[in-house]
Amino acid sequence: MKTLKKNAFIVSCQAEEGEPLFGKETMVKMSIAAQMGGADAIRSLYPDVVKEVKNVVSIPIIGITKNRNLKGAFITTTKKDIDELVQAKADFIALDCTRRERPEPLPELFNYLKSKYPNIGIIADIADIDDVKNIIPLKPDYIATTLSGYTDYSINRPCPDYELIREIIKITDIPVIAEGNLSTPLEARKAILNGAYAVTVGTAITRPQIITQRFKEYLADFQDDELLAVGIDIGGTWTRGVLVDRFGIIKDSDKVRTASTGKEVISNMLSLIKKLKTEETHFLGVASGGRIDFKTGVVGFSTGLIPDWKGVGLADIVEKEFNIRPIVDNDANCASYFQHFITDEDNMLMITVGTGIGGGIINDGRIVRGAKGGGGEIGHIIYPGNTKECSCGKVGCVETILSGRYLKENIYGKEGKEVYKKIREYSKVMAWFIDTLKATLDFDKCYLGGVLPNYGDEFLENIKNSFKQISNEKNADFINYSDLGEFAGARGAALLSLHKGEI
Ligand SMILES: CC(=O)N[C@H](C=O)[C@@H](O)[C@H](O)[C@H](O)COP(=O)(O)O
Repeated sequence: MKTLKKNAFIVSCQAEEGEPLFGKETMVKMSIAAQMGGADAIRSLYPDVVKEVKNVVSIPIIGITKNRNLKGAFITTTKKDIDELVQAKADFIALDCTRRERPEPLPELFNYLKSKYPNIGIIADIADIDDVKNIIPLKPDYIATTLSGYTDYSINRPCPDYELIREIIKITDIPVIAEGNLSTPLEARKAILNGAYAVTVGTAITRPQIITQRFKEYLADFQDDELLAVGIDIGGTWTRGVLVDRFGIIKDSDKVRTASTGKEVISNMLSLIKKLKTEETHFLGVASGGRIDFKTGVVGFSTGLIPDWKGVGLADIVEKEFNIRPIVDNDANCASYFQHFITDEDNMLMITVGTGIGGGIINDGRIVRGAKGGGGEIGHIIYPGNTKECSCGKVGCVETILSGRYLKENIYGKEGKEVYKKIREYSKVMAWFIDTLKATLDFDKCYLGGVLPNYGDEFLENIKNSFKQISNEKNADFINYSDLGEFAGARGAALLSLHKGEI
């Protein structure tokens, strides 16, 4: 019997009747292309196709037949199917080994194949672990996960089904071929690393109509228009809104004071969207302070800065009003996204100094959101020795000494010796803060945004000097003001909506 080599990459070149590439000629060309690309074997459908493919490729062929008219099992289910595939010179034959109705009993097919054609390798296509238990006594040469998700009893299995691979290798030494719904090189690699002996990929390589559909679906929200987006940034003091194009260029903007009740904040947000949104705008993004569950668009936790905010389902509210599902993200995440978008920096930290302290972390080009959206909530790191009560309920958060509130109360517009002392203290804490975060994240750039740039270059120099004093890095040039203006968060939210929240 021929064997498949370890970690083999198998390409399934199949088209059934009704599919655009159906026919020997196209499948032969597809198989040649797969071999040219380095495939270690081909999975080929119907004896007449197998025969032609065998003439032009030198790699092994797994032959199958499908009979879609059958109610239950449909991949190579009869002795006649087996005879035809052997005559066509298949090296391996895959049999449907699911627990479904079938024309001929499985043990009979196995016996027939093994006794009549001992040189042909048998692959058992299964859908779940109970199928595997059933066929182990029949001793197939390989087990393939091909039918996971395709029987009524496996419909809810994970996809790709790495879990099934792991389950199989626990109970048998028969090598497993990972097959079914593997769409990317990363997924193929993961299948092998989860224990598969070899991996088969079909649709993602050989069904252009489905590949096209996948692209098209991902781009489906791009309509025949200019790709405009409205972004709203709900901060502790101001609620700002912009209408931008795909480059983040502002077409229109407006702002209102953030209201004192959650209800009013929502009503102001909706009014702002209404005002800025044009007929052609199909993308909406909302940035808000607090912990935002990016997947559901719900505010998970918020300090008292915005009242009655915890639990508000921002995405649902906006969708209900405008019939567009918005992207909802933390305000500092949105601001840092905009900074990343403008500067192309893949490892950066943004500290936004406003009513509170916000943090936006871009790590390897992605926003760090964490499990529940709390990633980057750096203002609530406790500064050693700080006894001030924070609006979040904790004591000692660095926000209580670095926020805009603190600056306003102690530094802004003040004169005299006392102020210099306060500036020195502020710089020292900010330097500690940056150094602590750098030890965790090792970013290339740190941007200070929000109201801080209004304090001028000398203020920034103080922070940099304090950093040089406490850190073993003697260069503080990576610390800069973010000069993207007051609409950075709103622009970031709008752009994120165009990018589906990804970067
Ligand atoms: C369920 C079924 O009929 N599977 C068939 C089995 O031969 C093929 O249509 C699949 O293309 C093949 O298994 C590869 O899987 P994917 O195309 O998902 O990479």
